[in-house]
Amino acid sequence: MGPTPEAVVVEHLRVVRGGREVLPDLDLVVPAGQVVGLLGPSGSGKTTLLRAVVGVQVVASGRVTVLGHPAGSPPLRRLVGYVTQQPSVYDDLSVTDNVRYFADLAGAGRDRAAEVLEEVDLGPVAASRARALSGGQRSRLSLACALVGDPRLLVLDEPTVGLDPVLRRDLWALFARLAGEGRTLLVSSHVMDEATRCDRLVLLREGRVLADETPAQLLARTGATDADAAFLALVEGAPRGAPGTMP
Ligand SMILES: Nc1ncnc2c1ncn2[C@@H]1O[C@H](COP(=O)(O)OP(=O)(O)OP(=O)(O)O)[C@@H](O)[C@H]1O
Repeated sequence: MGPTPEAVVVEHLRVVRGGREVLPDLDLVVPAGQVVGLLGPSGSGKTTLLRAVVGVQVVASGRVTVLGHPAGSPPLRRLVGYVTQQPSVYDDLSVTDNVRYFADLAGAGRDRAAEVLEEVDLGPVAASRARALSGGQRSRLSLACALVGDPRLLVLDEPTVGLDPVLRRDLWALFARLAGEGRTLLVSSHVMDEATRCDRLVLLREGRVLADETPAQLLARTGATDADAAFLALVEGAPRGAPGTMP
């Protein structure tokens, strides 16, 4: 089967966690080969949606299709890379050994480990222990571990958290480069200004999609000058809270 034009298709996804409907009825298409930002305040359901995409979330109903296969199904094991909010990097191993460990798990060769370290610019610190890395280097190491199996889709949960603006910019530039190789990146963040760095953005609020468009379209539609203001404009303009709205 050839590559599908959509990397991810979510249809009527409903997820209940701890007795709460976290995603009531979500539809979403993530086009292939793009960097798609998933933005929204804390608790809006970003992690839950990403978990459903990688197939580790129990869903109440609906369907998630990834690269033409049901989310979490065996053919996707090598095709999807996932970096969680608390990435697992082994502090007592060197940078190279961390990546080699994941290369072994993915059935990739040692050459691939070296290649991936170059790709994320960690070549110069390859021999350092992971515990000695800076926050930005650590993020790139987890990314390297996810990249080693050569996934078509990378799912990254708040990869820029705790990084300064320069490192965040560099990391988004790296995401763009990876997308340029034909990969799809689905990247969550609660920092709205990161919206402008992605090809497309999805704004989530209380488990619902408020916007799903390009950053330029979002700004044009809301008349806002930045993503923060656009988000507020959408929240205030939402029928739910708007005064005088007829049912
Ligand atoms: N293990 C769990 N059991 C019950 N409820 C949960 C669990 N994990 C998350 N939730 C609830 O699901 C909702 C969505 O959480 P989720 O982690 O998807 O949001 P998020 O947008 O990723 O937030 P954050 O940016 O803080 O990570 C929250 O209201 C949270 O309280």
